[in-house]
Amino acid sequence: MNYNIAVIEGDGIGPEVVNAAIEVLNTVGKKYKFSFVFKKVSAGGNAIDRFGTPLPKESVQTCLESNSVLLGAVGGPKWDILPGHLRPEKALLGIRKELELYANLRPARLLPELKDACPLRKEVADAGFDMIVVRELTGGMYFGESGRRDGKYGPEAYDTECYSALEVERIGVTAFELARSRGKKLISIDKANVLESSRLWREVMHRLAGKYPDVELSDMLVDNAAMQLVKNPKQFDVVVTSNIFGDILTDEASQITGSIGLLPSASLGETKRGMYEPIHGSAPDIAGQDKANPIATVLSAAMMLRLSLGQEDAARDVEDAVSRVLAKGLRTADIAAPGDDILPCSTMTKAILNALK
Ligand SMILES: NC(=O)C1=CN([C@@H]2O[C@H](COP(=O)(O)OP(=O)(O)OC[C@H]3O[C@@H](n4cnc5c(N)ncnc54)[C@H](O)[C@@H]3O)[C@@H](O)[C@H]2O)C=CC1
Ligand SMILES: CC(C)CC(=O)C(=O)O
Ligand SMILES: [Mg+2]
Repeated sequence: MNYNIAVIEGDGIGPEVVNAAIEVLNTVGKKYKFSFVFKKVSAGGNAIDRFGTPLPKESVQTCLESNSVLLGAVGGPKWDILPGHLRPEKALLGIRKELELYANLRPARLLPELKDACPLRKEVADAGFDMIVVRELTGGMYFGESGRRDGKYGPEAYDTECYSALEVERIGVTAFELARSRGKKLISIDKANVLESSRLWREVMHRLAGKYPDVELSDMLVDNAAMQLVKNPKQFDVVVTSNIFGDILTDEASQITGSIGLLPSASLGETKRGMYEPIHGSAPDIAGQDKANPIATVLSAAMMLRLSLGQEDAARDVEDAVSRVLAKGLRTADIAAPGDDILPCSTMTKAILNALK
């Protein structure tokens, strides 16, 4: 079996962490007798520099022709002065939309090996948690009408949150199905006490609940959810929420697992093709210094093996290799405790490769 993977290294630490994931995929492929052809395509800040546009058409085409897409991260201060439609982040939003990847799965689990890296109270960390956020990815505020205009008090700017019942329903089905396969508990997070779009969200989720009598659905307002996440993360199993709320809450969820450098994600639509990327950004503050934690991207590659390529054994092997490396006490800077030796990204990657063989 040979898989075609489109690779968007992106900007900042993107190339460093993607390189780690490619090495891991090649190694696990050899072990399980499949192989990869990686086709690098340009998107984000580097595409602006080279082609004058964040998302060249050819890049989208290569992604559409691939079995899946592996992405690092895009963006950085160099491009922050550009107008919204020319920013690197538009590439990410554009590719998600073009590939119709409306469901973003972001698992956040406190690995037993990393209890000490969890900033929460000891008894909360000891209790552990294992949740998965199902974030709507192609609608809501990031895709709503926006602009600038003259207002009553001079120039003003606006962004709008809009969801169709259909968009809510399809992400709801993803979440209910996932909840059915796990602990049969689904928490839908919204701001229905204020936002009309959240009230529609809630109506649709409750209508769907009728079709999933075995799944217990409850609602939670997003401000409370942000607080509950650090008070008692164990209460969450499957969570479903909008694009913007999911974006923000998963950065919070990542830090209670130890670091944003640990959390992977899968973006899926109706086909097997997915896009796999760490939840973090391009980390300009550590870019090019071999300091990044590659684990989020390596675990994203494991999600690709499982969800798009059907290679469950290989996926589990990669996840186990990461756990073994962490159990040995190997740490990049973001998860190191005072006094720990700090490994560069490349050394952490080698350790994972060795653990895989
Ligand atoms: N998926 C994507 O392409 C995303 C892109 N961005 C873009 O990235 C740029 C930087 O955004 P920030 O808000 O600084 O978020 P960020 O996630 O890039 O960084 C936040 C903090 O986490 C640290 N960090 C992130 N990933 C890490 C890793 N693998 N290992 C160790 N430490 C890590 C960074 O060093 C920084 O201190 C912006 O241009 C933003 O738009 C932000 C989020 C997602
Ligand atoms: C451009 C942003 C929407 C990227 C981001 O922060 C994310 O998807 O987590
Ligand atoms: Mg984000």
